[in-house]
Amino acid sequence: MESKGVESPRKSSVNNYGDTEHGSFTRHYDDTHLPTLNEEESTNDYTTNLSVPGNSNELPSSFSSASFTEQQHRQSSTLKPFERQLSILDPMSDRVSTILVWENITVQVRPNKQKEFFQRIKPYKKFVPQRKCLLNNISGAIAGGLWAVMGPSGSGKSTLLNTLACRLDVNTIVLGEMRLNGAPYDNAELKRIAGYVMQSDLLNGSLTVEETLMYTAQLRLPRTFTDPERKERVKDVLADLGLSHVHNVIVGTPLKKGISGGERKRVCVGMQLLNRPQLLFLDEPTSGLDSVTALDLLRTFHALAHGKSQAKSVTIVCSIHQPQAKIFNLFDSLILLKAGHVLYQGPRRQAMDVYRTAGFPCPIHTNPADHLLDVITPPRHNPVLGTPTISLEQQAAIDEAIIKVQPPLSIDLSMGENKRLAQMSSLLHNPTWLKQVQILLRRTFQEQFRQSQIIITSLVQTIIMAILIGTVYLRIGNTQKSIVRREPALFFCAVNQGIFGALMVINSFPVERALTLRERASGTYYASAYFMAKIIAETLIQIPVPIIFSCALYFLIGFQLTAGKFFLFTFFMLLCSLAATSLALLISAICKTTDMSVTVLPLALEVSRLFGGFFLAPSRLPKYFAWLDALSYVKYTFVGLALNELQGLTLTCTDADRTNASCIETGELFIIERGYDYITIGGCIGVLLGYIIFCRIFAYLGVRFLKS
Ligand SMILES: Nc1ncnc2c1ncn2[C@@H]1O[C@H](COP(=O)(O)OP(=O)(O)OP(=O)(O)O)[C@@H](O)[C@H]1O
Repeated sequence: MESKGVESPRKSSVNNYGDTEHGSFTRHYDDTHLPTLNEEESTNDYTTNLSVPGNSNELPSSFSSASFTEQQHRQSSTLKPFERQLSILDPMSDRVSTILVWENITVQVRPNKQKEFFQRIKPYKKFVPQRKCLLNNISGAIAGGLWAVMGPSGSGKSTLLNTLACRLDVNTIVLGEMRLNGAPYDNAELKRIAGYVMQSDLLNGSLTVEETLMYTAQLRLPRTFTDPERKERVKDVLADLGLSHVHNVIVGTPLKKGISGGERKRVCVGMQLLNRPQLLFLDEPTSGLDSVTALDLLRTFHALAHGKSQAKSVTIVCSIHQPQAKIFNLFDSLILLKAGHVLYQGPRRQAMDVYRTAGFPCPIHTNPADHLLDVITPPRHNPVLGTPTISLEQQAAIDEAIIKVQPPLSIDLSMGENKRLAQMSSLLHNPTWLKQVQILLRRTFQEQFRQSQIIITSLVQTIIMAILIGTVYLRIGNTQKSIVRREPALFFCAVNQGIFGALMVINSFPVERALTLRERASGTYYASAYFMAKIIAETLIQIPVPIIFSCALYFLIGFQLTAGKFFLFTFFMLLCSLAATSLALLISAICKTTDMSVTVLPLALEVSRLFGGFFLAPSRLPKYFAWLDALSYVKYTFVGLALNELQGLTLTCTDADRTNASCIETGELFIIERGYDYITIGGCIGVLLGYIIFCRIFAYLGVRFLKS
């Protein structure tokens, strides 16, 4: 190579592998029928080109001049020429079922509203709205095979994946055109033919691998599938991903060990593969995995992308930071990003030609992926270690050189139109809403019963509390003194059942939030189906608690012994528990996180208790607090319980009571004295039912619309 003058200022950052590693390169390539490292590098004597300049800040004259690119082109014409290709596969062939094309895509983030407000009101500064640019006027296409989106940290890899998968945050703006098989597309259409695996593995820890895949199959496979067909599909996916041996092992939680990290990642991929997507996006699939597991996983992806498994071939796009050489060589094509710009796009093997032509051939024994990134990543200044630094201009010239040696990419937005018919025919209907509710209900029950110690503990606590309250007010009797003891006993029942119910569900939505948002984003089920299944399951699990509480407590205290009064008491306990649960569900749906929910819940419970009708009789409530009435489920439970217990109650009076003129002979008189007669028992039931419905509707709106 003639370009001796093009000295890379980066030798200090080049990694050299030892002989042993080099040997393993060759073996690996032999395994996968890919070219050997030596094949790729054999045309160049690059070692001479990578001598470190005397002054690391100086770039060779040929490099820093404006004529650099032309000179390089001339030099490169003596080398093996390369054509600009989009993919190693012929996009028009039947093997490629999906073509994704994007042109002049720019992604910007809207400024934070608060920040914008404060900037706008500064009188001395002219307000110029600033939008951070994440991707800058990029064009490209993805058509078949296994793709890597590489680049330094913060270069925009995840942003590109999210843009193509229509999964960007609401505060982002996308300009430009994106086409799927020649037609504009949206998230709803894409999620029916594409899968997306996020970086973090979010799964139900208490379900086994097979159960996890089976529930996903039930929710995502078209309604025309029979159960045996679904089982067959799950079996195929387990086999394709090498998960058959762990099919009945639980996924696991931080406290209960389950499958390994690599297997978790495979389960996440498997969930997306169940409906045989044509396109699969994977955000950093190897993060957190050891090198052997990561390589194993990528080999699986390679097999899937080349149709070597039982499934049809699927186009796979992975964002990946700095893969080891063996992994890098499994990729067919590459998109190299830096600061929101594409520096290279095309077949992986051609990337080395581009770099070589630009004057940066890959040194021997160097991981090509490391080399690609080393050249475009400016080394950080380190005064202690004396790391060589390159000026921003020099770095920009390097990037420009790499871009300029590539012929311009001509993008045809109509590419893949002929594949559209096949794509449409694969859009089958998912299970009905009712079926989704049924499946999610079964899943929720299975999860809950796997954590049965929580249910058992709450039942035991209920019995203990009922016995404690019952013993404190044991055999309450009919004397005048019993009146003042009846009120706190009834009030305490309302407060206790409310707190128990609320605490049981306060974690329900936040703990599953990330998982359900992800499942909904991939079109697994409707938010309403999830919400309905969740509240049915929570309610059914909760019903025994107030019933057990009432049975244990009612007879210990000795409230009026008639069947009607007992059942009404139990019914009020149930309504109270459901009302408090509804309030907690509303708070947990709106607050989004467990931390925030448990911070807000005590305030709501305290307000309900304070205005619960016991500390401040309803008749004496100041007018300006009247609106808080509506917030207190405790009040309607307490007043309802009091009316139920006091109506028809005959009280005994001693002579002393009569002498002091403090004798109340019937419960009705006491009701009037305390002002409980402002409402009827039916009224209390109606208000509590309204409260439950109101809170649940708003909780649903929170679950449905609060996504960030
Ligand atoms: N919603 C957002 N608001 C503001 N900045 C954002 C937003 N999303 C991404 N960014 C910024 O855009 C840049 C690109 O982010 P992105 O996550 O795409 O990078 P990446 O290449 O995937 O990085 P990494 O390899 O570290 O995961 C980063 O500087 C990031 O801070």
